[in-house]
Amino acid sequence: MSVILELDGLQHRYDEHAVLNGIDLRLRGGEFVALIGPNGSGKTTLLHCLAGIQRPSAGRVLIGGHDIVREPLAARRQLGFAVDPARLPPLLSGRECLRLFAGARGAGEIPAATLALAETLGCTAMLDRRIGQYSLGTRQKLAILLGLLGEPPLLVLDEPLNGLDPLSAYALKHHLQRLAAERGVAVLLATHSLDVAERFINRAVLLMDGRLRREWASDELDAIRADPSRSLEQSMVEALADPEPPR
Ligand SMILES: Nc1ncnc2c1ncn2[C@@H]1O[C@H](COP(=O)(O)OP(=O)(O)OP(=O)(O)O)[C@@H](O)[C@H]1O
Repeated sequence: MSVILELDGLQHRYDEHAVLNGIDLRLRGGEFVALIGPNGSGKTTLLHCLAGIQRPSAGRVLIGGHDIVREPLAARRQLGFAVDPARLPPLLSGRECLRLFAGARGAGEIPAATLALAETLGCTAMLDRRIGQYSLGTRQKLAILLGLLGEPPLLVLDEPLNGLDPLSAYALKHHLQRLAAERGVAVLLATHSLDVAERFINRAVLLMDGRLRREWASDELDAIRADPSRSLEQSMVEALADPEPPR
């Protein structure tokens, strides 16, 4: 599968505070990758640089070969990004919001796959209510539906399981896994849920002190899964205590 996301020497600072100090990362179609790291390590900042919400201080982000800063429209066409649920417009209904996004993606109607996912996540009945009336979990579900709408080749999700009930979380994990395995979609997921990372993904990268300090490739994850005495959680704790040199 071809490379859909390329980060080269990505740096970001907030005034004097350097958060990302040179991130190199490539994602190919079909990969399901977890971005893990301690609180404040810069996961959200990295995803925001990737989505063009924050402008990198240095380095570049290419999505489908398009630079997110120089060619934002072409790059965003390849990207599905689940926005912060707190930023959804409270006066619109979920269905109105989905229609707007569908229009922006060049679809006349809300795609059937989106409505089917809404059904799977148990939020169809809420779609005609105003977003301002939604619970946290329902907002999160709408943000996910918007991010996945139109099945772009790269999906980027920041803690998408936050606030989801166990049934919905289970359905979403399997849905993402299927999109990667069967449809060749690349998924980058920032998460603290290491059990999810361990069971569903095929690569994990650890962000720490502004660098990607450790990577678990799919064969290492397979070995962890096969050995009941090992876990990604334990492996991450070890990596945090004694990180490998930055990649
Ligand atoms: N808008 C901002 N202005 C200044 N500093 C910021 C801003 N947003 C984030 N930071 C700082 O950048 C650092 C990285 O934050 P970020 O939210 O990217 O981390 P994170 O890994 O996503 O954290 P968490 O796991 O807690 O969600 C933190 O020190 C944070 O305080």
